[in-house]
Amino acid sequence: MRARDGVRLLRAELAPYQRSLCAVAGLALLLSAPTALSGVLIARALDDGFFVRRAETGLWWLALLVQIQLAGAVLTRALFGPLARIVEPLRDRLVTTITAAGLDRALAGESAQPGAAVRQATGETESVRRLVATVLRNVHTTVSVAIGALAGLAAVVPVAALMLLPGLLAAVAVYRRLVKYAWKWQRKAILIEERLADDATRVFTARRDIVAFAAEPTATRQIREGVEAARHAAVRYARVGVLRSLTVSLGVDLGLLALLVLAPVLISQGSLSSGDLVAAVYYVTFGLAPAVKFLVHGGAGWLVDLIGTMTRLSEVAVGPGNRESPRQAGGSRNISLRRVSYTYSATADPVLDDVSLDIPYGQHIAVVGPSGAGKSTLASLLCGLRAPTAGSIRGGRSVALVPQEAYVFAGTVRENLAYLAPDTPDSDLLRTARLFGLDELELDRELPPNGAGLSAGERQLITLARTHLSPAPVVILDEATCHLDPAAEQRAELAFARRGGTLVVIAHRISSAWRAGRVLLVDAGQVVDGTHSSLLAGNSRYRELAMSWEAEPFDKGRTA
Ligand SMILES: Nc1ncnc2c1ncn2[C@@H]1O[C@H](COP(=O)(O)OP(=O)(O)OP(=O)(O)O)[C@@H](O)[C@H]1O
Repeated sequence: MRARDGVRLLRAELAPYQRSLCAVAGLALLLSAPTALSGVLIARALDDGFFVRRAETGLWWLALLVQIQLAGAVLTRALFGPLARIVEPLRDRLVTTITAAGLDRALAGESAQPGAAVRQATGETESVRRLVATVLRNVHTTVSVAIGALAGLAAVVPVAALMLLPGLLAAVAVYRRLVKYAWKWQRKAILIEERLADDATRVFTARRDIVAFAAEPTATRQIREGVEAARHAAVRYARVGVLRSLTVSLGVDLGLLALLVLAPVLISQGSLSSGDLVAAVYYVTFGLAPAVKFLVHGGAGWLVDLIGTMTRLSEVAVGPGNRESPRQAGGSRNISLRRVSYTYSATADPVLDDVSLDIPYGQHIAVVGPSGAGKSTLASLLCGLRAPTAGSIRGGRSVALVPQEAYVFAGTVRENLAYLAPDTPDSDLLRTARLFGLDELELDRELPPNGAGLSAGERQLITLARTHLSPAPVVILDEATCHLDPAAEQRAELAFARRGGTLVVIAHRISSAWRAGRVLLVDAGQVVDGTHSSLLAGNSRYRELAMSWEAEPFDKGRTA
């Protein structure tokens, strides 16, 4: 995530408006003339008019000054045409790019919440429109006024220009450092806010499950940590404001003070007239000071905001033409772990230690291992419930994890089955219910909270059928069939294997490993990859495990 990407996107989006941008720049140069001339006219009005008691001459110069200021106001009005031609189409172009990229990701199954991402991004696009308009308008005014003031100072009072130069150069040096600092914290603040918005959306949509699994404290802690992180980033960003005030003092006030202190000497030596001194003060207070203030106060903030927002959009707006599409890449539903470690606390040994593996879309995998080896930890990493403490995991979005504790909520059987796919017709609900042996349950039957009155096995079957109906491309069954007899477990696993997509079964019987095309043995922080027969032949730990599990007397129907 680099500022360069944001600047590149901004340049690309502004490229079609070069003519309008040239018009804005040309107007800035033209508008510097009234500022440059104003100081000259003030000096003349004073030195040739009022200070030598020739009021008429003084008034004549002042009348010229008024005319020049009026001409400047007319020129300023001309700015709004080219500005409107830039900012309005810019917003429309950005919204189109971002929505197209969001749809592309959603179609590729890469984004779990494409709507939220696009909503957030279109909000940021509106900020870009406002920021570009503000920055262009203010940069335009500041640049024209600063050029005019510097040109006027150098021409009329070169000695004052020399006194102001060191302070201005110091201000620019401090300003550069401030921009880097502000940039860092502004980026952090944006990312933290986005993560917070995501977390809040996820918690809100999953509130039923959160209550059912008594996970309110975890959800509350997660949101509270996000809010605290956002507050911290905002405070650090705000501190830059204090440093900016210092820069203004350095940049302008010190130079002006030096000029005023030395003015009596310069005037008595004849190297400065009283009118020139007033003109110099005019150039500084109406030209340079506002320019420096804009740069370090509003300008720096707006520029940092604009580049920060564009950098964020450059990540969201990467469209099919600019990146390898997930479909070209073999589908983002592939999951890959690279050097992944997971530790529950700083003092505990890692449950998983430097594990790398690939799970291509469509595989049927059994995960086996002794109790406490880390199978459930692996499952929660695969579905993104936990983040690795080291290494990285790619893919694995839209994963349905079915835990051991079945969750049946108060409502009809229909509502329970269709919870993850609300538009499913009754005929499909019934067909899927039959796959799991739930023929007896009527769709209209009202179930009490937690499925009271149903057996533990029936509750698991309802949860399994609900997941089977969901659109999730990857399903992880974490001992989700532990209350089923071996035959019902086989029927459920086969139903999932035939459903398509990836199936990962955290096994509690050896039969799950027989049925799977691939077996992952989790042991002592490592994952050994193989098949039931290869591990049986070559891994003593797996042999021990297989022997300790009871062999079930039923058909070993395998799936590839
Ligand atoms: N929330 C937690 N905090 C601290 N340690 C944990 C936590 N959850 C699991 N552990 C520890 O991590 C290790 C792996 O646990 P995990 O549940 O992943 O193993 P498992 O192979 O699924 O075990 P089982 O087969 O008994 O379900 C265990 O030593 C466990 O005690």
